[in-house]
Amino acid sequence: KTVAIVGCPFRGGQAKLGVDKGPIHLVEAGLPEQLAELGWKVQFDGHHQFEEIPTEDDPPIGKLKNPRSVSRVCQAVAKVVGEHAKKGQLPLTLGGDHSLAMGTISGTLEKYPDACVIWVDAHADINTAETTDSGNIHGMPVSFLLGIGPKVDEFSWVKPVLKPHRIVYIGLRDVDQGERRILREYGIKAFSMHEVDKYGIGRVVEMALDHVNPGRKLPIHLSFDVDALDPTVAPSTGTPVRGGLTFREGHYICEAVYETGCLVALDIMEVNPSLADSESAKQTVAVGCSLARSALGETLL
Ligand SMILES: N[C@](CCCC[B-](O)(O)O)(CCN1CCCCC1)C(=O)O
Ligand SMILES: [Mn+2]
Ligand SMILES: [Mn+2]
Ligand SMILES: [Mn+2]
Repeated sequence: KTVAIVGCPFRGGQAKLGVDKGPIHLVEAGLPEQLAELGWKVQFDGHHQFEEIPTEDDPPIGKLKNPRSVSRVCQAVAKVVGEHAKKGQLPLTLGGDHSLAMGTISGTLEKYPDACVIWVDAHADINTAETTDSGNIHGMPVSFLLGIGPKVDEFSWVKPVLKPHRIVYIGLRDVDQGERRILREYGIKAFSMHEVDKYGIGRVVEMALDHVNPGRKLPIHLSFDVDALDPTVAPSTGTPVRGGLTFREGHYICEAVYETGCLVALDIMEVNPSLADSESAKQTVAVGCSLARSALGETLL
């Protein structure tokens, strides 16, 4: 089985410098070799070079920042991920900010229209053009994939291919008011850190899978934002929120998803190596690599 590494050095979905350096740090930490060690055939044709749209040519549309750049890059990513998936490979997208998931999940759903999405994150990333307060599109990808909220011409290429009952969240603890309304209105299942505390991660993952993939027959796209982990575990990320998943809880999710045998696509997002001291940056990169390994079959025994 081939894993195709899609390095996406992109930061346009948010304002902080450095998250575009995530992919190169993850690769230089040895992720391709680590996956080969696990028995994967690894395809990595170098990081994608996204030509920058100069800021003066990409003014906000409403509140949305860098809309043309985000749209163009995500469209390119959708194509690349879709191509790898159609070749029967497992696309592993390395971010880069989480707006990229508009592209990765569009690509996955082109090949696997009935795929379900497990979104591991401190945030719901489901703001619409109306509800967003920051205008940072990394807080919005899920709304575009569901086709909810006011239409934004720039993103008309994003088809509403994701259904509300086909996505489940684990790790939420910083959800905006508008997002809470949307989750309720569309009946979207979310296991926040409260449920993780209450039931334990084992039961939460089982309930999450039972919700989106009851017979474990549907393909799974796992989209992992490292800020789902507690900031003591993954400090070097753009929007850290205290009270997150432990190192083991994060890895358990990946191990359990791998065990289903249903994984068809994986995103490791929001590693920003330039946000902390080099020790913390290295720690965060190392966690990104180990999460990917766990989701791709690395076990403890
Ligand atoms: N919901 C936020 C954060 C999005 C994080 C994106 B991710 O998960 O990919 O990292 C936060 C909005 N706002 C920030 C200031 C305080 C009130 C909430 C937003 O900007 O929309
Ligand atoms: Mn996110
Ligand atoms: Mn997040
Ligand atoms: Mn983030």
